[in-house]
Amino acid sequence: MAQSVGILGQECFDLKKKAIAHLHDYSFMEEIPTIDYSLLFSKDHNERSKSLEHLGKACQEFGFFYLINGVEERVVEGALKGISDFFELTNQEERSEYLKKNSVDRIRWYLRSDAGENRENLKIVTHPEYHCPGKPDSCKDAIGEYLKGMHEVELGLAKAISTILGYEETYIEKEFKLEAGFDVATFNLYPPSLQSKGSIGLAEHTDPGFFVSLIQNVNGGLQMLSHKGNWITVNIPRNRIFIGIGDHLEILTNGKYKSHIHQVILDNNKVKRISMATLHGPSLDTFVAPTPGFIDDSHPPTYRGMTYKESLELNGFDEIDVQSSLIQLRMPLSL
Ligand SMILES: O=C(O)CCC(=O)C(=O)O
Ligand SMILES: [Fe+2]
Repeated sequence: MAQSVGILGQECFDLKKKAIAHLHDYSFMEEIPTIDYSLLFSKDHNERSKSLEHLGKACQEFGFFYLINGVEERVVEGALKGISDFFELTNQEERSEYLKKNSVDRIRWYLRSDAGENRENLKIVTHPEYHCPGKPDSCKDAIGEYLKGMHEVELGLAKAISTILGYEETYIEKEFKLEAGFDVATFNLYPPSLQSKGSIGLAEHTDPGFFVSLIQNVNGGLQMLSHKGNWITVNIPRNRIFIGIGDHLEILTNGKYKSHIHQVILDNNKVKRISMATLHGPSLDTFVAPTPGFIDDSHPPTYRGMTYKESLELNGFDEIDVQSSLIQLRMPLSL
């Protein structure tokens, strides 16, 4: 016989059911904000300050956003075609020419198919010098044009974010020495040609640097862990670029802005997805530590300082691997 759970008991039961459902309910989403890049530099003072305020909220309350009017759609489409051509118009033997050779590789490729990662990945250093495979012909120019546009956007966002944080426009540009900033673009193909072993395309991680920009050919796959603790699927609307705060802006702002954990989930090998994430970083010799302006009695420094190069190599990786060391840079909690 079914037992009555009573009013309170029923409420508890319903809440628990709801909580369990949330764990798997990706439709329970917070909406990712959109920032209009052109308005950040509007001549209309009101319009400009409103959009700067909106960007400040996106950085502090989300840590990631979609950017519109940053790089022309034609240029983004061209870059995605260039990446697709790279994976389609070369064979695996040609691509394996870029397997790890030494710690100063400027182009590096790998193919992984295991429980923790399922992707084919090519990394290229794109700034201060631009490196790109010469084959196929279509690749280098198309991706170069996109990266050139993105570098302008990087300098623009540095100005806008410096202003929001209460500093002069050139603050971040100078602190991170962006003129010689170390940028790495990573081309991803999911699932890899070996097909995936499990559902993880790329395991949970954060990205080092000032910020990461991302474009993709199909929606679905990339999920961000929101400040509320929900996984949000990144469905980039047409004509937008996804931007996420990187570890080193988190360090510089002593945790005011946060670099968010993300992962890539695969759809049973059914959908082929291409993405390009570009990690825009400080110059390798920049010493990054929390800025004194973000430190006071109630906000002691939460991270130790280190050069960008040292932080990229902290866990035994090479510069080009652009692996996070944020956890290791966090100060132990003082009791
Ligand atoms: O492919 C994606 O959507 C994300 C890639 C990524 O997070 C990375 O390369 O760091
Ligand atoms: Fe990432």
